[in-house]
Amino acid sequence: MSAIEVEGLGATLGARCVLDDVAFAVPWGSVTGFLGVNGAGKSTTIRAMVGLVARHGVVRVAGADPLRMPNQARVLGVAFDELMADPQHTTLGHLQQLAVRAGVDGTRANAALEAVGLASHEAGRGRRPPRIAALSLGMRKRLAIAGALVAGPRVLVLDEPFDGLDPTGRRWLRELVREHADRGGAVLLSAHGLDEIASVLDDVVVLDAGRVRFAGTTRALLAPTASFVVVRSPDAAALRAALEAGGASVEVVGTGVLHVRGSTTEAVARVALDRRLLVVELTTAEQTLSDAFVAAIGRA
Ligand SMILES: Nc1ncnc2c1ncn2[C@@H]1O[C@H](COP(=O)(O)OP(=O)(O)OP(=O)(O)O)[C@@H](O)[C@H]1O
Repeated sequence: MSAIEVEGLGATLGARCVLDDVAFAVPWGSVTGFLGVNGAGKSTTIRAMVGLVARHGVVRVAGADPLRMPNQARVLGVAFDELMADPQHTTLGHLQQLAVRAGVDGTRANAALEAVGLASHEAGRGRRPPRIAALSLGMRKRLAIAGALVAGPRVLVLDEPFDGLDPTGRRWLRELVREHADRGGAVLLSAHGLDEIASVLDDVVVLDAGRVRFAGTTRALLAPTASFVVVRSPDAAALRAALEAGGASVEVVGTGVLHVRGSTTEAVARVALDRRLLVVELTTAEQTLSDAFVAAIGRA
């Protein structure tokens, strides 16, 4: 049994079919990236999972439909793309309310506030704690994450949690999701800054126009064109022709810079030597997650 299992998920908003036969799984111990261009349907999928959008199909989290869980927040913690909170509440008051609603001790709210780095913010403003209305974008994101954590669930679903976080916050969040999965939990994480999160992703689901284009390991997504040769030469046009004549696939990426697939640095060096073409840089590079994502959805 996976932590999250989605099968044949469909949703219609207005007259439009927004999700069509969406299927994927998030294994226990995995941080799974939920990737897609704007409007692909990531937020709708997450909302449909917990019943905020009407859906058909199967959703199981830790073996049960979230809609049938007596205390959903203890099993599945969700941080939506927008903070759903009363702007007049304090951060602590909001979390206490979520804790009580989930049937856990209200003191967990303090721990959750501490965990996301907002405790000093709550305490440090003198007599009157700040209202949610006064929080910055990054602080709202931190509070949404605290809301997901407050009842101690094993499964986290975070919708664009990096949005608005500062560089230290981004590093903190990468570590938080990695540690959560490494302790035996599971995380589904939507994000647009793909290369920044690539190192923490075990698995990837790529959604495009409401359909899953790829679901599998990050390694498998990156595999087809995993590494390539980068060569810089003032004789790039002649070198390109010689490499292509030898069967390599060559992409011109800038003045005098070629990306060569289907070859090696040594083979490229030999072609250049044979033709007496000058090479000023020769190295290999790994395909990035954003390159692989663009390839998976078939458009730039
Ligand atoms: N309330 C609504 N009524 C009608 N259509 C909607 C509604 N909410 C979203 N949509 C449409 O559903 C599609 C999927 O939107 P969704 O917000 O799920 O995409 P997303 O992948 O999360 O995008 P982003 O990366 O921009 O957050 C879009 O075409 C959007 O216009």
